Amino acid sequence: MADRNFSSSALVSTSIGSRSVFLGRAGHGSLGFGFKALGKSFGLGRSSRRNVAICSVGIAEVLTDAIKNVVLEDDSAKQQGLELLDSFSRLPDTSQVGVLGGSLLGWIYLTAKPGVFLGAVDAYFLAPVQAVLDRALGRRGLKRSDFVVGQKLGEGSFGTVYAGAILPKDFQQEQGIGKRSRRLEEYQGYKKFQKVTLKKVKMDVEGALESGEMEEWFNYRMARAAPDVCADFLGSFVADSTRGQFVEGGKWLVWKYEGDSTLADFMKDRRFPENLAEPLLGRSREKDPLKRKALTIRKILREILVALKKMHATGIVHRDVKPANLVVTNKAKLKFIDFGAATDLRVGKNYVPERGMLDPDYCPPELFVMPEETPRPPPAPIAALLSPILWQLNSPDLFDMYSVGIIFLQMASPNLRTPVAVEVMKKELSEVNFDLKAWRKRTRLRPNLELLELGAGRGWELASRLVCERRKRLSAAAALRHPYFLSF
Ligand SMILES: Nc1ncnc2c1ncn2[C@@H]1O[C@H](COP(=O)(O)OP(=O)(O)OP(=O)(O)O)[C@@H](O)[C@H]1O
Repeated sequence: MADRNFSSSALVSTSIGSRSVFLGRAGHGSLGFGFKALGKSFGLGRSSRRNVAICSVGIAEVLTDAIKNVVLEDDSAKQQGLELLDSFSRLPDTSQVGVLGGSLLGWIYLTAKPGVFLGAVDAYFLAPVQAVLDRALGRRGLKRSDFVVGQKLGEGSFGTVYAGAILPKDFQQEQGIGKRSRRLEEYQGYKKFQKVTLKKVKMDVEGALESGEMEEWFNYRMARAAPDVCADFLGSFVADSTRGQFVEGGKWLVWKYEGDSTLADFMKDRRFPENLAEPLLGRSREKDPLKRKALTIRKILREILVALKKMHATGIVHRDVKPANLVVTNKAKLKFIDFGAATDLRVGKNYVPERGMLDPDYCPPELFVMPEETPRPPPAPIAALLSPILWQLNSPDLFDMYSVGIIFLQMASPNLRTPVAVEVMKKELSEVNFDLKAWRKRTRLRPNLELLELGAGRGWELASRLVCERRKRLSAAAALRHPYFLSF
């Protein structure tokens, strides 16, 4: 019955401007036939194919009406759209199948991980819009005199990090007392200044400047792709003169102040994970101390995985996942910092095949995100076009997942938190081919893993799917679907 509808020859004449475009049921009918044939090539049954065909005729009619009435204001564009649809409906059925199949496959490829299509939108549209918006909001064009540096928060190999504040405009001229710069507390009303976190890139360490440049690029990229999972980046500046902590020519990166403790700081405390139970769980009704600890760890792990899932979905592998690179904000949210070693495999940014620049304690056994023979990336647009193939073949995101597994084990067992224990564990794991179950039987470290045994040992099962050889490892999305997140 439906098939017969397609052969109806009633033509609809649409007058647009001075020209007429004919588009009729016959045209829609053959479009329906095209979809039917496409359905057949995808192995759909007879009735499903008929439904596909009916739908496609409906879609074509709606589309034509939309073009005619709503979507296109401009008459000439409207006409072109209708002509395109008309010429398509006049194509032989086999060509229609080819065009539809090709478009569908193209669309699947362009939207497959890490997302060539979204990458192009990001690079050619969102990035320039972000630059314009940031300039309007005063986030670009920052300068030394905008800031006052306070206490030191931490130090890594490539940078020293301080708490600080943005000086209100009327204070920016009165910079120093004699040769030294004013301390924050010496400004009147300093408590009301907007607090920031400042990172001074080490000028005398090889690779630090490059790492700083990368960190800046990745912070802008993350601010567009997944702003909620990384510290809120305000921009960068180069110091124009030497005063206090500022050294002329030195590069600084600035974030909104969200907290001064990392997960590493909380884990160093003997009360971990209880010290995070209240901020993370609130006034949970769970009174059993063991279960409360287990729930806290599960919440932390879920936050890390959700953040990584978002990061990986946009083609970024962090490559330095460790407790010291997860800030616990004042609102008890975990956010990633330190993107100096990150790599964007959508465009090949910061991907240097022969260089692994990683923390040995958390780095997976394979050491590299891609096999070592992967060549240097071609220019960004070509790298972007090839990225879905490389991603499918190599699953570079699994690199970060090993580090998550080590953090998970350390959170569960206090005697795996010391640097010595991590080193011993790494050596022992390599002796059993990174089989966590085999390691547990042999290890001298006597880890107390009772928190992972709750809920029929699902936590332990998940840990052994993270700390393992790459081909057995779970992605962030798969780990989040693990039954561990449903148990107890
Ligand atoms: N946005 C931030 N908020 C709070 N603390 C921060 C922030 N950024 C950095 N820190 C603190 O400074 C320390 C060093 O920062 P970071 O890891 O970025 O430096 P790095 O030199 O790149 O380190 P690495 O040696 O790990 O590469 C962090 O471990 C953390 O304690």
